[in-house]
Amino acid sequence: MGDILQISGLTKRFGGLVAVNNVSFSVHEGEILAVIGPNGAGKSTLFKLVASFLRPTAGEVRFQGKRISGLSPHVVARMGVVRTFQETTIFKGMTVRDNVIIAHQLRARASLPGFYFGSLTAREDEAEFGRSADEILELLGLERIRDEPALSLPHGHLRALGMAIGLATRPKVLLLDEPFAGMNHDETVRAVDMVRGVRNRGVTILLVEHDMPAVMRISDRIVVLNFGEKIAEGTPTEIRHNHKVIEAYLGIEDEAIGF
Ligand SMILES: Nc1ncnc2c1ncn2[C@@H]1O[C@H](COP(=O)(O)OP(=O)(O)OP(=O)(O)O)[C@@H](O)[C@H]1O
Repeated sequence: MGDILQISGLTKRFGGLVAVNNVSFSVHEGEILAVIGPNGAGKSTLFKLVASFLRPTAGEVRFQGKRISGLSPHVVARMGVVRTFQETTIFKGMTVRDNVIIAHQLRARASLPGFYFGSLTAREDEAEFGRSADEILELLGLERIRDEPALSLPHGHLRALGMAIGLATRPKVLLLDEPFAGMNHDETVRAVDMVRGVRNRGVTILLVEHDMPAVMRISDRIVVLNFGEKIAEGTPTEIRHNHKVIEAYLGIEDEAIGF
């Protein structure tokens, strides 16, 4: 399979601090790739650079061969590289289903006023969005709570709704920022299945995560950062036995790492 994202020489400085230092790797179409590393290694910064929430100091990100670094995040999202939405972008007063329907606007043909004032295109869009929303809710196991207000959802469901909102925009690459954080074992198992289900629909997944057992189970490949630099790249088995990686995590409790 080809490369959907190419990250080349990516560097980000904050004053004197180099948060991401000359990092290069590719993401293959259809894979689940995790970026891991100890606290402060530069994972979040790398993510923001890929989604174009930050401009690199040097280097670039290419999506399907086109440079996306320097474009605004909403343009990059429209092209198909979408970061999962934080809980704050969920409309708490609206139902789960309506939140997903509204998220379809990002790729709507009709203008937003048209959507509300009932043009033909908008009505067609609205019907299609409803069908698509139901399909996404089913994929993520949220169909039973589709008419509940987002306000009343527990943490795990809110996270799944964030993913549903991301999916509504028909991404080609979905960037998941710590998708398993704060979840118990059963919730993590369900969320891992959910992410696999999304990938099986043809969406490439790039994720940042601290939960090592989950990362080891879900990833096709892993990129490891330490002090802003890429120190390893490979399959979960290769990463588990990589000396540089073991050294980088030295001193951290074994259970926390999960190797
Ligand atoms: N906007 C910013 N201004 C200045 N320094 C920053 C900024 N964002 C991040 N940093 C610094 O860059 C380094 C990398 O941070 P980053 O958040 O990318 O690491 P991380 O691997 O995601 O960490 P964690 O696992 O703790 O979330 C850290 O030293 C951090 O303090």
